Amino acid sequence: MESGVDPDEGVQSKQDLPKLVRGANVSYSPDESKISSPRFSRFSKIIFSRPSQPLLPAHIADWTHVGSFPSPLLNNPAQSNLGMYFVGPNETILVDVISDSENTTMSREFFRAGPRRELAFHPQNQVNACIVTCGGLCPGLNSVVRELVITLEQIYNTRNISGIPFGYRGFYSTHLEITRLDSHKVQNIHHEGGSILGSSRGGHDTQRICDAIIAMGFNQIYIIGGDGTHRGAIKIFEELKRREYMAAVVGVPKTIDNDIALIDKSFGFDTAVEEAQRSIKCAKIEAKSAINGIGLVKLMGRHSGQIAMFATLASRDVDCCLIPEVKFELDGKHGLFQYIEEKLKTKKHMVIVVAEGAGADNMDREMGVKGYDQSGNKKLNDVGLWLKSKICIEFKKRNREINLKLIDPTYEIRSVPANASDNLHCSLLAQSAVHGAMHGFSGFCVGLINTHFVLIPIVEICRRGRTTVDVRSRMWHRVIATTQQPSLSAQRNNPPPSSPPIKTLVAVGENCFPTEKELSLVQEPTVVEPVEENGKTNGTL
Ligand SMILES: Nc1ncnc2c1ncn2[C@@H]1O[C@H](COP(=O)(O)OP(=O)(O)O)[C@@H](O)[C@H]1O
Ligand SMILES: O=P(O)(O)OC[C@H]1O[C@](O)(COP(=O)(O)O)[C@@H](O)[C@@H]1O
Ligand SMILES: [Mg+2]
Repeated sequence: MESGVDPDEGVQSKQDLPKLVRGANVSYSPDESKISSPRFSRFSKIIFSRPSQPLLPAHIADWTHVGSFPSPLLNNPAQSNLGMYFVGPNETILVDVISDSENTTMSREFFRAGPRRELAFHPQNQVNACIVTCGGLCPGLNSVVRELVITLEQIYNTRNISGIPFGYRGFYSTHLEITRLDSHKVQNIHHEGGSILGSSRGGHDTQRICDAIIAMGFNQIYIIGGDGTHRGAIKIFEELKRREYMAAVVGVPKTIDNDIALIDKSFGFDTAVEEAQRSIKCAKIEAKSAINGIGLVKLMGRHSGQIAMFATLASRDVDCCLIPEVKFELDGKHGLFQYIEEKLKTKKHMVIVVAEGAGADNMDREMGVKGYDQSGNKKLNDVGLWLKSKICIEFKKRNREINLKLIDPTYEIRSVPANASDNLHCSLLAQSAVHGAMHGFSGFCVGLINTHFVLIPIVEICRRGRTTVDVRSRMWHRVIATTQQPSLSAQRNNPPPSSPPIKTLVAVGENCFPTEKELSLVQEPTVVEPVEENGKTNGTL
């Protein structure tokens, strides 16, 4: 083979790849003479586009004195066998991997997760870790808790691990008991849904949480939760740093709705889609077996229709997928009723999937806003019941027999244990979290980007807000192609605003600690704090 180029593929071999250059946005190929056009070899081009600064998480050495200890993995046989166990200090993962030669852009990059040679904590004598799960349930919470404990105990010989009960309020509520965790206790919990620690909404009191952390001497704080939880986590991180307290604050993003920005997907999402598919299958059977049968399946997703979209694509049995991002009307020649009428005429039955946030504006107009939950999230009217009643009334008016069956598996979907791929995902996230904390990083969360686990400054997650389905994306177009549904609105749907220009994303600063200006960009929902009465908190506890 000609040196460096596979004659069939035109791909440069690894040894000829250029060294990455730091500090510049470089775009070049290693040997232009071997490439037939200036930009392409036969089937590939090699372009490295980098920002000047990868987004480095904060390190506790930035505000307090820390020691330096060798990783116990140095004596681990796996390390000597593989010789490549540790992550290099400069290994990063590029975020923007789709390149368009006409519009060369800079890519953001994050530091790669994994074990590091040097630790900021003496793992055996110094670490006092705690774990908390917040927000709604999601398949895999127990798998993350389990792997955090196992990694802390079995890889790093840490013995002090505590479980905080029922979310943030568990740090300071006197009637909730903090438990000790060890590998024996967590051995089989990944086979169960939910969280052995319990979870809750509301109750974030930064000062009381930080007072409790300091009083109990916790110095590694593992926080598993969604977008709201991470907004809380950044406040804890900021406050502990202000108090010059040595602690690694680490987030593990959880969202069954898959609405956290940047990461490929959240743990639990695959399981949720798999479960949703089962309900769609049942809806299809019900619909097919009745005269003018309609199977209506309500799925989770208050702001983002990801579960509905992926379950629709995976099942391929759906005739109409309604998501919060796409407006729809009921009446008129473009409306849902008309589409149902036509579908029943031609196909004799149909399946409709609706995400819980779809049609929220229509329902709010009719029924008013239901209020807010303890975390400040808007409570939604039940779109399943609303649609069912609207469709039944309409077809009665038309004197047309229909048989509509509503299937609402929302809580079933999130309370099951993680499936195999999510279990693996959870384990790798938890290991990444512990390795990062042991090295001394703080104010970061772990996530999958382009199939690699990375360390993401939490502020990056917070300032980007929630991810929603991009109605201009190829994925949403695939949904339309599968269901064949028309646009159900006479109005054009407003496309979501495009991402901010990449240049502004890399301007966060070296340790990514949020400036006042950046924090002001973080969306703050109104937090409705729970009221404690007679030592008991109202709500779900
Ligand atoms: N802006 C915020 N600041 C501080 N804490 C918050 C904020 N938003 C939510 N939280 C806290 O995070 C926890 C979980 O939030 P929630 O929105 O219910 O779930 P999720 O984290 O899954 O989005 C709650 O205890 C809530 O009080
Ligand atoms: O009944 P709850 O606990 O408010 O949960 C319902 C909500 O939980 C979710 O599954 C996930 O919400 P979070 O990610 O904010 O926890 C939403 O889709 C749903 O609206
Ligand atoms: Mg949320």
